[in-house]
Amino acid sequence: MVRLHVTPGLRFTKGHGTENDFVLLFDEHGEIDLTPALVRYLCDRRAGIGADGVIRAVRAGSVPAGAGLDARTWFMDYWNADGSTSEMCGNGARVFAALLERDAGVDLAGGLTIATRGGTRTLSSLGGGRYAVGMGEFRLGDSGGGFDAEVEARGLVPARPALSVDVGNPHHVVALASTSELEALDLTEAPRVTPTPPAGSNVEFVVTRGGEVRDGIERGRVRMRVHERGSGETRSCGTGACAVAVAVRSWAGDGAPDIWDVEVPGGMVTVRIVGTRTVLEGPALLVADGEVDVSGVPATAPTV
Ligand SMILES: N[C@@H](CCC[C@H](N)C(=O)O)C(=O)O
Repeated sequence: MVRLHVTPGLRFTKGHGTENDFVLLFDEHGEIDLTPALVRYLCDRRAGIGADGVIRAVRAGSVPAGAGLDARTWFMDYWNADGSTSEMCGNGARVFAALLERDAGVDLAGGLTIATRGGTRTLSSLGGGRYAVGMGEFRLGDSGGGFDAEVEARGLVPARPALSVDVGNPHHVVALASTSELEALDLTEAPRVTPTPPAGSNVEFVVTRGGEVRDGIERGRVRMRVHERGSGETRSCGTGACAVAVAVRSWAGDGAPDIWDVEVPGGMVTVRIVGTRTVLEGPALLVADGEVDVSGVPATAPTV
C-alpha cells in the first residue's frame, strides 16, 4: 500500500452540521497517516483551514480501530481540533453521510451502518440535505433523574448540579434558569466538572423553551450552549443535543415528550428518544473542496 505521509497537496472537503464544522478527508484505503499534528494544523482557523474537528472516511479494514469489523464497513475516524480522538460525533455523522452519498455513491435511503470508535451507528437520508443518525444507547449517570456531579463555569455563580450522560462519548448537562443566564456564560475557558471525569467531558448548559404539539405529537423545546472536550465552545454538538434531551426528559419525569427540538447557536437539531436509544436529525452541508499544502506539518507517529 502507498503511504502518503504528510504529502503536500492533501485533498479535503469542508462541511458543517448546524455550524459545527469539519475538515473531511475521503481516504477509502487508509493512505493518509492522520496524526495529531496534522489534525491541529487542518483545524487551525488562522494558519490552516479551520474547523472544530477532522473526519476521515476510511474502510474499517484499513485502520487498526476497525479490527474485527467487516472490512468494507465505512469507519468514521473522528478527531477533535486539539488532535485528540473521540468515540463519536453526532453532527459529524450527518456530514459524513453527505460525504459518503456524494463521493462514494452510497444510497442512504434505506439506511447504512457505519463504525465509529464508540460502536456502530446508522445513517439515513431524510431528503433536502437532512439526515438522521441512529445514535445508539444512552446511559444516565443517575437513574433517579437527579444529579451526580457539579459544574463551575465562568459567568456562573455559584456552581451548579449536573447530570452525566454517556451517549457513546461523555457529557455533563447543567440546567439553567433563564436564557440571560445562558447568554452570560463565558465558555472561552473549560468548565470544571467535579468529580473530575477520567477521560474529560463535553459540558452542555440548557434552558427549557416550552414546546408544541405537531402532527398530534408533543415535542419539547430547549436551547443549549456547549463546551466540547478537545474543541472548546462550538456552535452545535449532536451528541450534546442527545445528552440534553435525555437529561431534560429525565428531570421532567413521567409524561415528558420523547421528541425534543434543540436550539443551538448554529441552528436547530431534533432528538427522538426511542426506549434507551436516541435518533438525531438535522442538516448537513458540504461547502468547499480543495487541496491543502501540508508539507510543513511535523511528522509524528499515527495514533489510530
Ligand atoms: N461535535 C460533536 C462531538 C465531538 C466530540 C467531542 N468533542 C468529544 O470529545 O467527545 C457532536 O456533534 O457530537
